[in-house]
Amino acid sequence: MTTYKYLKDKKVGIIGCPFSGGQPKEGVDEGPIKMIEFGLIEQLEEMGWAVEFDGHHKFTSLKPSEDPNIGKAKRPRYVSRVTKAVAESVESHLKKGHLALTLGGDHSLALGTVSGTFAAYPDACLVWIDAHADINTPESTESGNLHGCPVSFLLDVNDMLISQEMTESFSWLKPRLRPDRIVYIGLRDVDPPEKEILKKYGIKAFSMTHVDKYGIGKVVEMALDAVNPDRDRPIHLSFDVDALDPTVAPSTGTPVRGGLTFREGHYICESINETGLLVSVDIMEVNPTLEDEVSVFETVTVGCSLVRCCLGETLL
Ligand SMILES: NC(=[NH2+])NCCC[C@H](N)C(=O)O
Ligand SMILES: [Mn+2]
Ligand SMILES: [Mn+2]
Repeated sequence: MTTYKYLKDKKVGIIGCPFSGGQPKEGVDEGPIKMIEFGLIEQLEEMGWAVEFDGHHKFTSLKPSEDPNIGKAKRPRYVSRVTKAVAESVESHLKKGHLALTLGGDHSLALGTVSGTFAAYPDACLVWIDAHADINTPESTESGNLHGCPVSFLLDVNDMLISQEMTESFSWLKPRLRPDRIVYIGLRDVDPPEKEILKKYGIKAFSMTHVDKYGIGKVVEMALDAVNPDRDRPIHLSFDVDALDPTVAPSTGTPVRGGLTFREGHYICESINETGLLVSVDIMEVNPTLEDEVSVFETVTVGCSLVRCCLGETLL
């Protein structure tokens, strides 16, 4: 049984975020709704967690005329408003000593979740599980989708190329993430400018090639050694389900072949739980309107089982 260094009691606050504004495909807003409908709360209660869930966040979108692009970035003010509210929810759960569990929704929500975590725990580290690095800047992004950009906004560096107008739109956001406190696992679709950014700031990243070469056990150990060498910092785990192979999690907006197996994904969650340092978890990019019924069921259920492993479910 895991003992949790930073939690007051075995209590988890669930932040449901039906939000799709960081990318163009509708339906990802239904991810959190389906995960709750599937019985996630009851599953966690059965595991001995007290669950605090006050219903899903209600986000009202802006008229397109009120929210023109900034550079290439789409819906920046809407994303800002939503992620500010999410940051406040995460921070308040963490400050009560709860674990914060955020269900997305698209990955731009991490602007909120990671901000909230670092507001409550400035010494935290971030473990980002994804096929993508999501570290485009509003200038480097090809797609203009902010779910491909959150990490660049969060980084605490003094030369990140983010325009004045964008900085003002996100005036609430304090970049608190040091480049040596984030590590990636699962990467396999990284844009050329993102590769430059990773190199420039020396950000540790384990691609699927590393998973092939070393195996997932060693990769998780090396990842934690990089951001949490003494195993004493609080951990925020941001899990984009597209890190998993599309055969495992097909219903997601930007699937990429060659991903983590079912067990590799779960192993990451199990071993992060084992540290006892987990304070905040995101499960992002479940889109229950994509692919067929079986795919949707598989994706929603795998989202729920990743959560359970993060919260201490073991095989034996
Ligand atoms: N959270 C995600 N699924 N992100 C996909 C990002 C894809 C691409 N790199 C972009 O910036 O548009
Ligand atoms: Mn992704
Ligand atoms: Mn992502």
